[in-house]
Amino acid sequence: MTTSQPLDLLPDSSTSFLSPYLPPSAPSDRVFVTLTYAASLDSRIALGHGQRTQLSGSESKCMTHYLRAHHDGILVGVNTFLADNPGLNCRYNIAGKSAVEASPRPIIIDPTFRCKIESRSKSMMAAASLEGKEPWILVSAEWRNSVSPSDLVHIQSIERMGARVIPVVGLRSDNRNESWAAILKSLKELGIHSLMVEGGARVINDLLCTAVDDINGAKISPVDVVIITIAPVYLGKNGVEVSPASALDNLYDITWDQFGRDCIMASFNKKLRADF
Ligand SMILES: NC(=O)C1=CN([C@@H]2O[C@H](COP(=O)(O)OP(=O)(O)OC[C@H]3O[C@@H](n4cnc5c(N)ncnc54)[C@H](O)[C@@H]3O)[C@@H](O)[C@H]2O)C=CC1
Ligand SMILES: Nc1nc(O)c(N)c(N[C@@H]2O[C@H](COP(=O)(O)O)[C@@H](O)[C@H]2O)n1
Repeated sequence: MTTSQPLDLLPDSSTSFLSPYLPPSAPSDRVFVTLTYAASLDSRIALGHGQRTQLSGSESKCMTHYLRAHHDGILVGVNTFLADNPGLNCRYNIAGKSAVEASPRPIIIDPTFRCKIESRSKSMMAAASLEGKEPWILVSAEWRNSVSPSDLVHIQSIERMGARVIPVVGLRSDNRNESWAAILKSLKELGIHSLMVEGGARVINDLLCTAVDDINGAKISPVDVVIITIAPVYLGKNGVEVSPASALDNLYDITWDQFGRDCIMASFNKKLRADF
């Protein structure tokens, strides 16, 4: 069982800085997506593939957990799950809410169930000790339809502990637009109205260049808000790089603030994309 200490509270100046960028309290027809991660000065998010790397200082870590408390779901790719064994819960104390209530639903994109999540995974332990919610693993419907007997036993065992393995029609590694449309549609149907996407690099780079259809059929970016922690370190050329496939100039209402030694950039993302 985990017994993690709650994090320090943010000063009012920091919560005021963040408040314009928080998801709206009333759900809309789409999932509100916040893309947030910590990067080095050379735009790396980890020292190397498979290496958990602490970039955020204590103040910006509090900020991340404060953001987690304001979202229904928190999403990572399976490589991040495998590299970091993350808790994906909220350790920021929100008045009047238990740790489970404050925590977002951990969501792992994992088309072929590589994560092999089990009771000792940190996110499962957090849920078992009432410090977080049980994770959902999004797998491709094709994989789920032809699941092996041993994987089926594995799925049944983690589902007995409250986790869910959710087949998503259209979840595929080779078409980001189709994949993200399918992911967000499924999550909306499952009651996730606001989603915080933390990474890793594949997820971030993809999402920045993804377009989905809005209700009128126009191509829009699924990302509403981008919040980036910039840590004053270089991770070097072997680091895992965030750099989308093409140049983007779509951020607006940009604000910067300093949290401890780190800088935080918060901004909105233009929804309408003519260039996809
Ligand atoms: N500094 C930070 O804020 C963060 C750092 N990280 C780091 O990032 C690294 C992992 O990044 P990556 O290797 O790029 O992997 P990733 O975590 O982005 O996972 C990629 C995998 O997820 C699945 N996937 C992702 N998007 C998909 C889609 N649209 N459709 C179908 N499948 C999809 C695929 O299986 C793919 O191989 C780790 O070292 C981790 O520590 C991760 C999150 C935040
Ligand atoms: N905001 C931020 N700063 C860093 O320095 C990081 N390495 C990350 N990583 C993300 O946080 C997850 C770990 O979460 P837990 O503390 O275990 O709950 C990790 O998987 C990345 O998504 N983020």
